Amino acid sequence: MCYAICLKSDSRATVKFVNQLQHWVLILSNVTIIIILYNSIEAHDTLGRLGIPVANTYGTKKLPQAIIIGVKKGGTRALLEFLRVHPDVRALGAEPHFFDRFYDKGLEWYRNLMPRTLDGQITMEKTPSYFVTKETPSRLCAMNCDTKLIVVVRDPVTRAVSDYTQTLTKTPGLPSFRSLAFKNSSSGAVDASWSAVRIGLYAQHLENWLRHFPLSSFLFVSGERLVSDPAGEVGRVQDFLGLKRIVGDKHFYFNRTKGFPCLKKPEGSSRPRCLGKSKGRTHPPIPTEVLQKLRDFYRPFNLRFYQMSGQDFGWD
Ligand SMILES: Nc1ncnc2c1ncn2[C@@H]1O[C@H](COP(=O)(O)OS(=O)(=O)O)[C@@H](OP(=O)(O)O)[C@H]1O
Repeated sequence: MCYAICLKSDSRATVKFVNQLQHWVLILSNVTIIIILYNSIEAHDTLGRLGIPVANTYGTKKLPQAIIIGVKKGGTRALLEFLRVHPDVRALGAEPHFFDRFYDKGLEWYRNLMPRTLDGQITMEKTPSYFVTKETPSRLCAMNCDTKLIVVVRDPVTRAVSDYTQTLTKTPGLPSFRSLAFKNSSSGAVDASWSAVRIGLYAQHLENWLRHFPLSSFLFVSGERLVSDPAGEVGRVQDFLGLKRIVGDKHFYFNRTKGFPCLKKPEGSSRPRCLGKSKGRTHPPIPTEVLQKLRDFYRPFNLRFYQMSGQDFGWD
């Protein structure tokens, strides 16, 4: 049996659709699917992975030279999408989770996931959980200790609420933020084993990374400034990556409905684009005294992180 599917664009929907084919091909192993794609490097690569012959192969797949390693809910998707506007950046759309979940699959598997790049282009990926996974620094250094590491950091209190909001969306009936954040209501001690709290202990995670990488390998991006001044933060990232400052003010506009900066004309599209509904969710109200206790808890860790990174992020 033979199916022909024609896809016309390099849109995210197309890429997502073709990625889904991985599952279908496993189920329909006796079915041949022919896909005609126009202008879709990522989808093209996925077909290659599936063993479906594809004629056009421009560039080569390289291991990433730069990775956005964290932090979860920091603004990592926004940063990656903004960087993708740059003609010399090619990035994997999905999070590969190679160093934390799929390390056993080996470096060739990882390299194969990457988009093809031409000389002078940078290969990138983002997996925010890398920053808090103990094994990741040594594994990443074993791949290449010169990899450039980008960490988008956000006020750990807001980050924790954002993290909680995401879990709440997936798990209605989740206990309250207060009951998860504190060990028990009488002691009021913060439960640092709850992942939403633990991830915000940036100084501790960075300490683990500094055993394997020098501080100069890192760029810390302010999640707050990525919203208030996206061109400024993306400018710093372009400098860090040794790229010409191409992505700038003219690429962004502030979308009042979304409440966030959006791209005027992203890659492969002629229309403006904001991030999806899962980015920029409304947070549930959290009692002020709960937030204050968390702020007090994080203060020494934040100060230590400012000292280690040499940057004051202004959280209080
Ligand atoms: N331009 C733009 N548009 C939408 N959202 C933006 C943008 N810039 C930063 N952010 C903030 O990104 C937060 C989600 O962070 P991540 O993309 O790192 O989340 S994830 O870890 O990949 O799930 C997301 O968190 P929430 O607001 O809590 O949903 C946003 O605050």
